[in-house]
Amino acid sequence: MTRAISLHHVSKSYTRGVRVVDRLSLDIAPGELLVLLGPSGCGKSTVLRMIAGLEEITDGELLLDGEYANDLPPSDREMAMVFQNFALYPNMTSRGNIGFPLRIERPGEDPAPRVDATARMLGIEALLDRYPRQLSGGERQRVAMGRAIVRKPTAFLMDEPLSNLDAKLRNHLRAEISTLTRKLGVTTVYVTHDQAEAMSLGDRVAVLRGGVLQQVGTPRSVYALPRNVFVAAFIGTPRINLLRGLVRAPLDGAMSISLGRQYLRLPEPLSLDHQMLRVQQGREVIVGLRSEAIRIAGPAAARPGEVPIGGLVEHVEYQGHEVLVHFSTGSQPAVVPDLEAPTPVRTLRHRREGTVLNRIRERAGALRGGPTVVLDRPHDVEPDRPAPAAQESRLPGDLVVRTTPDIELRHGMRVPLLVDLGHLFVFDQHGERVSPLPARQPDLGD
Ligand SMILES: Nc1ncnc2c1ncn2[C@@H]1O[C@H](COP(=O)(O)OP(=O)(O)OP(=O)(O)O)[C@@H](O)[C@H]1O
Repeated sequence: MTRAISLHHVSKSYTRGVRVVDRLSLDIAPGELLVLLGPSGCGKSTVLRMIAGLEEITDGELLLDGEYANDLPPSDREMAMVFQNFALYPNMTSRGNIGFPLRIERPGEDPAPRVDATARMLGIEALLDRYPRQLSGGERQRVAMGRAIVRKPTAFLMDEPLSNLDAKLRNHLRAEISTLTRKLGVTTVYVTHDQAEAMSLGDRVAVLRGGVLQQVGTPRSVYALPRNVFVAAFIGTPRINLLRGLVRAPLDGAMSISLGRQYLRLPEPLSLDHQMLRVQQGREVIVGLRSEAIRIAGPAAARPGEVPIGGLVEHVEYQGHEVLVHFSTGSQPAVVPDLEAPTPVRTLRHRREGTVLNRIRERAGALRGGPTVVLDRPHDVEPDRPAPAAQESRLPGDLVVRTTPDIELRHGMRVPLLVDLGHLFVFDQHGERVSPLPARQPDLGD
């Protein structure tokens, strides 16, 4: 049996007045693998522990197969947890560790047949008589998985189970977990701060920030249509280019978005998404360009929907199969400081005049003790004016472009670029996506 898990407006406060999880609502279907993704401290583990019954729910409801379960003891939930640190008993062999939950649950029964079957499924028969200290990290995690599986739980709750392993093993075990949970058809909630892991594993990914759900959807949909600038910046490698822009929509001329010294002229006839940008006229926005939206080529090579800009090569990152080129285009990077920082939500929120990004900026200022980008300046401010953000940005340049290793580029070269406006994201001062239109559904064929 596998479970439907529903959270309805679930909140958690450890300290009065501070919600580390804030009115979270999520419906996880039976057999689904849902990944909870977010930066450190955003409340992922707390959510998992509330589902497991290891943490009390401060507010809201947890439903298991539609039944109210806030007060159900952990053992009655029949869920298995797998942790980052494996949590094996050091004085027991793998056989003892895997069989342990069975010996507790059914003291009179011989656990051996189920332990053997589980070990076969995981390919660890040869490890059954070894102690944890005689196992590698990956082997230990397989044994821990075995211990989770052997009880035939109704759900798996996995808390960064692979983060103690090296990259190669992580990839390998990630594939194993994916295959295994699908084969067993058991509802799985998987916590990670690694977006690549989330994207490759999840049927759906739920992105959390400061205890608040930002977006939930298939990996493809959250990548293709991030709801806000935080999700856009958190998902995707290399990280999306986020630049400060200014919408120019003269009544008698072409619409464009200024990016410091350069501008993107929106092609006519304007698409519906671009038409709707008219309401942002004169306002500062955040332009999001993933690296696949930009290519190195001159204006003559432009395809419909592509517009030219120029870039100065600042840094070339050779990665073997591809090269990441950092360009200076004379624009100002927009900073999303919450990406790595914990931001518990205050329930007694002091709602001041101003935007979300304003608040982000303030927090970042407090965290870093330095200046941060001004994202909601008055309308009449010239966008070309140098801003403090430029000094803050640690990476050279303001635009990262992915290209093939056969193109020879050196620091200081001026290079023509084409921007595909079909892949343009625009976020408003609150960090919400305004283009493509917020109501747009992904048309991805999935
Ligand atoms: N027992 C506790 N008492 C008080 N505060 C806690 C407790 N457990 C967690 N917190 C706080 O709650 C917030 C969320 O913690 P949680 O462990 O859920 O985050 P996380 O997203 O899983 O982080 P990480 O990825 O670093 O494990 C953090 O600010 C943390 O300090």
